[in-house]
Amino acid sequence: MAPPKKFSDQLQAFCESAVRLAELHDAKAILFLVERPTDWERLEEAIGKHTLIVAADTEEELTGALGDDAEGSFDTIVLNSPESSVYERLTQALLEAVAEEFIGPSDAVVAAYSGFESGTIDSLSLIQLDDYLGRLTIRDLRQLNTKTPTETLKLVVDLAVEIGREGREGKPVGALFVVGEHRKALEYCKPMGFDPVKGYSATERNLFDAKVREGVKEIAQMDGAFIVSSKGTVMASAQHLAPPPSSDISISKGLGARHWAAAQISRALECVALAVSESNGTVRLFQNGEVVLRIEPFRRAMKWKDFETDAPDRPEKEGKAKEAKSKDAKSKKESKSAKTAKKAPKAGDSKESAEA
Ligand SMILES: Nc1ncnc2c1ncn2[C@@H]1O[C@H](COP(=O)(O)OP(=O)(O)OP(=O)(O)O)[C@@H](O)[C@H]1O
Repeated sequence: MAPPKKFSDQLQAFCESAVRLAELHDAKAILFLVERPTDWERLEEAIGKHTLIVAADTEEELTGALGDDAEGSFDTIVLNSPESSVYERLTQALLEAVAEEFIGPSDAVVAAYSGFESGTIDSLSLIQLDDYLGRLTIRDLRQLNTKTPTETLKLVVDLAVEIGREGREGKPVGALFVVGEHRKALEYCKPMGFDPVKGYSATERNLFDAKVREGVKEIAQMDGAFIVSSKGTVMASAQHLAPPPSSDISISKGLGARHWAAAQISRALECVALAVSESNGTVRLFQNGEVVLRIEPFRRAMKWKDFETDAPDRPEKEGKAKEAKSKDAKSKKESKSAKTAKKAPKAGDSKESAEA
């Protein structure tokens, strides 16, 4: 017979405090970041009517909570990120919870976790996801090593996310933005036809003006790339981008010509390229030929780049440590046995690379 699982008085007290906090702030869910199995039934009982999400690093730590014969009926998340700090694991758990639609991107969540003493729930946080996910994106943008001011990047990112989320008049719309090094970027451009921004003054083309952003959403329906200066001025639109091909780029197999163009221009120049996928609204930021940030079409929630990259098929690249890592991260994620009712759509699952 399996030994009885412990459920300490301290854990009971934290559950009661978490419930009080959740009630006080109308939190959508209580998230437990656990480091070992516990008495899941008692945990569920202690949380009462509130939505319970349990996240852990490994499946072993969730023993008894996964699979058809699970003891509880709550949502679970396997993180597979042993090297990460508590903050990073919490962040990942929240992003996964949003991606799996356990919670919404603007909900409040109470999180219980081991902040100080490993293996013991000793900390509670009240997290307003709306603010938190917004800060996350900004924090990540600041980490990008680029000459383009964060304000300009944020503006374009927000615009791209809106295009991906809203589309236009009920139809999905894709887009491609190149931000920074605009003079050199223009050398790789050819107008696809008529360029709607041509002939307007710089101020009439600046994205810091909300009217200009609305105009860009209209133009996005025409296809082609937008070239944006570091100051946020749209230098050209509806452009066919033909950057020099680069043999050392690897992006997910499902991504097509638009994403390859973004990857290649970001490899050739010191710019940031953003591709909005028409298929599912996902926004990808490319720098130096790689996806450095992926933003899902729900409000600003993003996924770390580790989940993004597919190893290329090219044999000469097999064995590179970096690719092995990303492959590993991907396969781990795919093998996770979280009890997920709904899955977030994954970009490009059904398409083949346009470079092939
Ligand atoms: N080099 C390019 N420059 C500008 N626009 C491009 C370029 N390549 C493709 N596009 C535009 O992207 C659109 C989608 O192309 P494609 O399906 O191959 O790309 P994708 O990367 O799979 O993007 P999506 O997920 O939006 O479909 C095309 O209609 C085309 O107008």
